Amino acid sequence: MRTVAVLGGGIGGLAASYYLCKSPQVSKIIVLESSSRFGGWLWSTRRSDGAVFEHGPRGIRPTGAVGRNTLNMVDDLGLAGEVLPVTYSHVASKNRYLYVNGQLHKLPSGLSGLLRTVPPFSRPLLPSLAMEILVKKGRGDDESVHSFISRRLGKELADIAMDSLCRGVFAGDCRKLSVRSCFPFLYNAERRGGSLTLGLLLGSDSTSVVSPGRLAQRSVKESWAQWSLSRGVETLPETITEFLQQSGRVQLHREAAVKHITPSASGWKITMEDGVISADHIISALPAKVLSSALPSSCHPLIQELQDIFTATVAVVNLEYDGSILPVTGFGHLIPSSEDRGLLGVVYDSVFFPQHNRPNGQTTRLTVMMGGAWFQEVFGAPETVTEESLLVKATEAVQSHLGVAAAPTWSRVAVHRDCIPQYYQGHFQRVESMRSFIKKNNLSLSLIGSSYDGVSVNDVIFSGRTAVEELLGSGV
Ligand SMILES: Cc1cc2nc3c(=O)[nH]c(=O)nc-3n(C[C@H](O)[C@H](O)[C@H](O)COP(=O)(O)OP(=O)(O)OC[C@H]3O[C@@H](n4cnc5c(N)ncnc54)[C@H](O)[C@@H]3O)c2cc1C
Ligand SMILES: C=CC1=C(C)c2cc3[nH]c(cc4nc(cc5[nH]c(cc1n2)c(C)c5CCC(=O)O)C(CCC(=O)O)=C4C)c(C)c3C=C
Repeated sequence: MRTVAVLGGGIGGLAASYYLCKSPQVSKIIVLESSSRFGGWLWSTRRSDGAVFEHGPRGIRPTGAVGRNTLNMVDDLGLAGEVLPVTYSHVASKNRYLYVNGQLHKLPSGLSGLLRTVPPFSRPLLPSLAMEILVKKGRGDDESVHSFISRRLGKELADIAMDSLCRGVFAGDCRKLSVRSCFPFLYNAERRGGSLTLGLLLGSDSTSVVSPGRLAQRSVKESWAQWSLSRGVETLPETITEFLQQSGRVQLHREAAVKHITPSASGWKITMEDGVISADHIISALPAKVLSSALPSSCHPLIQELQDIFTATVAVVNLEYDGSILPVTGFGHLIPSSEDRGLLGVVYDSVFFPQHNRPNGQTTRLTVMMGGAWFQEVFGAPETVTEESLLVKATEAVQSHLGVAAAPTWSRVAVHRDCIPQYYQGHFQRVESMRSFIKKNNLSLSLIGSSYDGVSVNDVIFSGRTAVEELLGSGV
């Protein structure tokens, strides 16, 4: 393989380039990124006084093959000393809240919490979990998250808990999202054990083995629930970029928006605003719709499938307050769509990563997330919404949900357009059909990134690794 073009310089494209760089089989790697920076949604503001604010992801899980894989990469890049772990015993891991009926409710934990009736739920959760074993296995090959949870655990858990969880991971509507694609461990547990309880007890049948390196072993020994980096999550794409620059085999292009890609006798011709390049293989880490509009009409069924992967827009409002102003401590609170369609939830950043607070004086950092699948309905077209109106809505939410009357001393509003793909029912079939079209037509093209096989940072990095292994026919 001579030249591989990686389209999109988010964490997916950078991770793929990192794995390509590990192999001597590729002589040239060209990364094309449309914006002026690499990293995509991994975006941190480092203020001059030392405070760090995340505008995208803030917590990465260390668990599972994909979690271990990311930690191995972090260790290899020399970032182990910058990792900020949050353990399972930390208050941010133990205390999770929902805002329902105008009140904050701590989610029940431990056996006693499951035995009692804990609001906002009208019944103890343990009997629902126990009865779940008796519920018949679903027959279809996919189902909405809401229908799956209603069927197995009851409508109340689907309406409140799962609705909120889907808003806090996909900024999406659990009535449309696919259980098979969004929560594969739940879908597989039912398939394997006939019930979630038995299936989860039987464990995963995953054949994907990633051996834990030193950092991943440390994460198990110290019981990490999630982690970040001392200079913010954006340190990860920055460090991969430095690694790629030092390799001498990677050309990194910023402000290089891909306009068209056309198959040619030797591979691909890639057209940008101000130039054309050739490559033997393309790894696309572009959002699905962007790739769709760059493909030639000869790729018709693929163009349509890519076009049909919807995305949601999220408004992210970072707030800083003087003093310790929270009435509760925990990871934050999520808000079900029945309570407020526009407000997704509030993250209590200063609880789990106090290291990101400014060093002098006590402060509280919060992030209010809004919109998602309900953005257009509640706020109108993203380009018409003003930052002031979003800031007002966010500070009002902090005031009414958390009783904080003070005004924030610092704030930052960002509207992340089309930032999170929505895996609707049937997503797995769409992805299978796209990949079989590519194979049947001998297109030298790999699809990676959040549009296809998982939206977490870990999933996206792993998708880059898998594509490189498939391309080179070997482990990396
Ligand atoms: C608000 C928010 C909070 C999140 N929180 C978490 C979290 O806590 N934990 C977690 O694990 N995950 C979280 N995620 C999810 C995760 O951050 C993303 O799914 C992941 O970063 C997506 O990476 P990607 O490389 O696939 O896509 P992107 O980051 O979208 O990268 C695609 C890149 O392609 C570029 N591009 C677009 N068009 C073109 C073009 N024509 N030519 C060239 N380049 C182009 C873009 O500029 C971008 O850099 C969060 C996401 C958001 C938005
Ligand atoms: C755009 C999508 C996301 C929104 C909106 C969002 C809001 C949100 N998140 C938390 C708290 C946490 N989220 C965590 C993980 C996580 N969040 C998203 C995306 C959005 N979050 C993703 C894709 C992930 C990764 C999930 C995975 O499978 O790894 C975490 C860390 C992990 C954990 O402990 O669950 C926290 C904490 C809140 C409170 C919130 C409010 C709207």
